[in-house]
Amino acid sequence: MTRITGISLRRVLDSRGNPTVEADVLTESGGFGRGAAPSGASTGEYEAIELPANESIAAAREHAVPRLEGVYAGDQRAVDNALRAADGTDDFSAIGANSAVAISMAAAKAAADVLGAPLYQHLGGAFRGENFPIPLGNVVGGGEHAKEATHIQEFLAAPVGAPSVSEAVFANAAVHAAVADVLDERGVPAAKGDEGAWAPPISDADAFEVVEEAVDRVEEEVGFEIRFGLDMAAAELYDDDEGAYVYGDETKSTGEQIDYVADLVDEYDLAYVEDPLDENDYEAFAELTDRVGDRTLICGDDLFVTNVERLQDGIDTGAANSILIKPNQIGTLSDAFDAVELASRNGYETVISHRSGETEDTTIAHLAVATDAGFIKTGTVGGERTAKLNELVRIADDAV
Ligand SMILES: O=C(O)[C@@H](CO)OP(=O)(O)O
Ligand SMILES: [Mg+2]
Repeated sequence: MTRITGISLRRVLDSRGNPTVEADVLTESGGFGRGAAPSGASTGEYEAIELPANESIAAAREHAVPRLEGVYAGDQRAVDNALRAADGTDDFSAIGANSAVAISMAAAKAAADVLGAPLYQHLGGAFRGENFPIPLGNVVGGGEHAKEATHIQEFLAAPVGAPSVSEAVFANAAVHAAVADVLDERGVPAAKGDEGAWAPPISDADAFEVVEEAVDRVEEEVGFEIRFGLDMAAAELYDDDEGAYVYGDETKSTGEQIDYVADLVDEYDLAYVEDPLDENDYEAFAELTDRVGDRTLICGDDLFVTNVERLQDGIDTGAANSILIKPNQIGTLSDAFDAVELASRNGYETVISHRSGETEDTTIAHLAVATDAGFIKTGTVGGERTAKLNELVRIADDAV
């Protein structure tokens, strides 16, 4: 029933206006699935390779499509193994992780279509658990996502006490709006960055004050606990030649960076800190985790790149206590599931994530529910972000 009979690939726009790959998968019994690849700006050094969309499409048409015809879309491992075999490299540099992930997601959706089950149900099965992820909402940001704004890439609202997905999603939107009010009161103009977060021309220290104030206001209004967290994307701040973290005119040694982050965790009761250190520095990650890992999540994004080998190194060295999961960082849904499984077995929290360049694709909302992830990071406002958040609300509505 789920035998793949056709795959089409095309270039579509992502949220930055760049071309990305969209895949359609058709099955024998008329099942249909569509997936589109997202794209990062602050990409990790060890990510699977994204090729220019037209090159990736040409290579996938030549090497992957013929191999996939006849494979059962319902057998996700078989689909993803065929993609790996067609590519023949470790990092999808032959057909591009963009075509690979688009096909992998489209095949899963085509199978769900044939089976008549929602995607989260097909991927997660009957025993997937009953939890829903807490959305981490980007409300202020800079770094590679907005020039002339904060050095820290993302300030993320974390509505940890929300009684439902829907209330959490609306709380994040309220924090986003409250940030605009606080900035306005301070006379600070703010454009938006790539993910829809405010990108004000203020110092990181001022941004902490603004976000704390906005979170407090909304917390009072909604009556449940809202904390906040960060994606420091520190690999982008780290200068190899200087061997230091560069914040404009200031630099911090690795030891100073660890002290800085540990102090921030305590001062602002941060719930979450992603990539606080360079992607090659497992040791420093381990030191920070040792210091504050009992009261906050230290999450590896560029550090782990959704890769089980890099995650295993982290587990062995005690680096971090959670992992960001981005299917396009590794190329297939099977690989992303493997990373989630290894993480969960070792007590690491999982955070399913969007990219800064996105499409209307909603697969990650389903993936987060299917894998029982503790968190999902997928922005706060903007169509390509609300596509996932609204899907999450619908899933929560449907699943109870
Ligand atoms: O660093 C990140 O976590 C992501 C998403 O927020 O950014 P990018 O997609 O640019 O890597
Ligand atoms: Mg990140």
